[in-house]
Amino acid sequence: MTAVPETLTAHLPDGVAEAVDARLLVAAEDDIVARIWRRDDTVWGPAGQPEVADRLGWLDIADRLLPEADDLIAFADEVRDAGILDVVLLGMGGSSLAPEVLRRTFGFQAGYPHLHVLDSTDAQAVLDVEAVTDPDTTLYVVATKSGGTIETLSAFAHFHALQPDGTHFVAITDPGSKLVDLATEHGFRRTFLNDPDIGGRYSALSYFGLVPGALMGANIRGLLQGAGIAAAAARPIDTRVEHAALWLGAALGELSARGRDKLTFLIDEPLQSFGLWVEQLVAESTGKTNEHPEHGENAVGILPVADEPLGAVAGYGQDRVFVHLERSDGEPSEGDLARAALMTELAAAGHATITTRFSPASLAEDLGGLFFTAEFATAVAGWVLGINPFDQPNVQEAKDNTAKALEARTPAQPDAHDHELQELLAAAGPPSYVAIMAYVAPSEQFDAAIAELRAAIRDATQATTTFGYGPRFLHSTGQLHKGGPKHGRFLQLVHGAAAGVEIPGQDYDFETLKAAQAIGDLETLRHHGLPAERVTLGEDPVAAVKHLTTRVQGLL
Ligand SMILES: O=P(O)(O)OC[C@H]1O[C@](O)(CO)[C@@H](O)[C@@H]1O
Repeated sequence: MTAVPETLTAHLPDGVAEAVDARLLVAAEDDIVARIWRRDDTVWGPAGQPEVADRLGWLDIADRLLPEADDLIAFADEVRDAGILDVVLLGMGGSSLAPEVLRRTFGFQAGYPHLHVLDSTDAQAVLDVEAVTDPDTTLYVVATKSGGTIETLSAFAHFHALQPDGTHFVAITDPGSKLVDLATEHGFRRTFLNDPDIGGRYSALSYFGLVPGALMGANIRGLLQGAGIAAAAARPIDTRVEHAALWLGAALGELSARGRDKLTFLIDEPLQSFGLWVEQLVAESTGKTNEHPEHGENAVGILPVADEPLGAVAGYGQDRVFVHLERSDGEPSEGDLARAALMTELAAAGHATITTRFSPASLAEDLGGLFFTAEFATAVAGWVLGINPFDQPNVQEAKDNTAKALEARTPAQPDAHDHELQELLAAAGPPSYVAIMAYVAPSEQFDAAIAELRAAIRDATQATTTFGYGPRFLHSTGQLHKGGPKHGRFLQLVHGAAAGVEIPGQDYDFETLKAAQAIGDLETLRHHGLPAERVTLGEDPVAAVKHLTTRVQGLL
């Protein structure tokens, strides 16, 4: 049996280690690592399929952008000198999640602007940003690869009405997108043209992560250097056992093929928000349905599980894999100790556990390395699963249904009755999972209330639980919900925030858009034959979730 790479610690259930070994042999025979680096699209299917060969620019982006770090830092200094105190990033999915991780990981850097990330159409979320920023001292970063994402363009229209001076705007986009024209028309301070061969969820180390990172004063040089080191370690080498990213991708793919497809992240401080980013990477990349010429339709996918409260070992089903991003030094917090203890118990109970470490002393470098390693491992897992990890075919469906609901002003579906909620949740044990999706302004208090609801469902049913804010999750786990195995049971929570928060140029406001997104997604899920219920949250969404938790406890 081959060894686990030395940067990882792993315990795999019986039979899986052998399967990983066999997979690594095939990888060596088929020259997978070298072919990935040669950007050979046949690693993931027939030659010439869309969104593969032109989605591999992330492989060497860190090395290509390192020489530009000085320019990005000089740009950040120019912005500071112009008196900017706040930077508001407007973007979705791959265009917002890496900046959100940088914001939460590094926090406010003295002398630099505060970074805010708006990836919501909730009117309260928009108002929350407005309340803490002054347009005269704010720079708005409009980030969209395609240049056509409705949430991002709506937010741009809203904030441009508050601050019509184009020098308060920066664009990050692909060459030739609609945003390039908008930026020229409105005289943006600068437009960063990203490498178009990089998809959203693989773009953390491109301008999409680096520009906001530089603006908030994060150590972007460290990020790039760390990613460069990880990329060098992922180049083709003779001893395949030391290729951590290959091993990880092979292991996750093989575990998933054996029913251990709930990739549960336990992440130590201060990297906890990494879960948000990796969730999109893994879910949108792997949750796919294949049309196989001989075997017909086959849905595969690895469900990433972030921020689930810790439970007792008995509360976890045999469909889990646990990955711990563990702090290697410094004073461990109570949470860090609890995660380490749980990992030991889980391994002893025969669960699949994998641990990798980071150091607060080299946080930027380690985070850069984690971004790259996760990307490479996901690409490898895509190869193991036999899917294209770079497209997102099912996201469009929900967008189309949103457009229809918006056009027709479709009314919301009725709320779930007790028996419907019970039916949804009581049968949620493995291999099912419960996805909670809340269309509400993000807040720590709401997160805490949701954690209790998740624990209540998991502890009563052994079901894996996930949580996403709408519409953010539509660009993340939304793909896997519809494209992956039909194991999801969906609980949609919708909060009606303030009406009248306008989107200039449109005949609908933010709340109407958000409502249409919720309606469109519920319809799409039901259209796929997936169980999905809706609950409207009353005026106080935190109190409403607490009440729902009590209600659910009574039903299970
Ligand atoms: O950067 P864009 O083009 O606005 O896209 C945002 C997100 O929307 C998606 O295309 C689809 O949900 C994601 O893959 C992407 O990260």
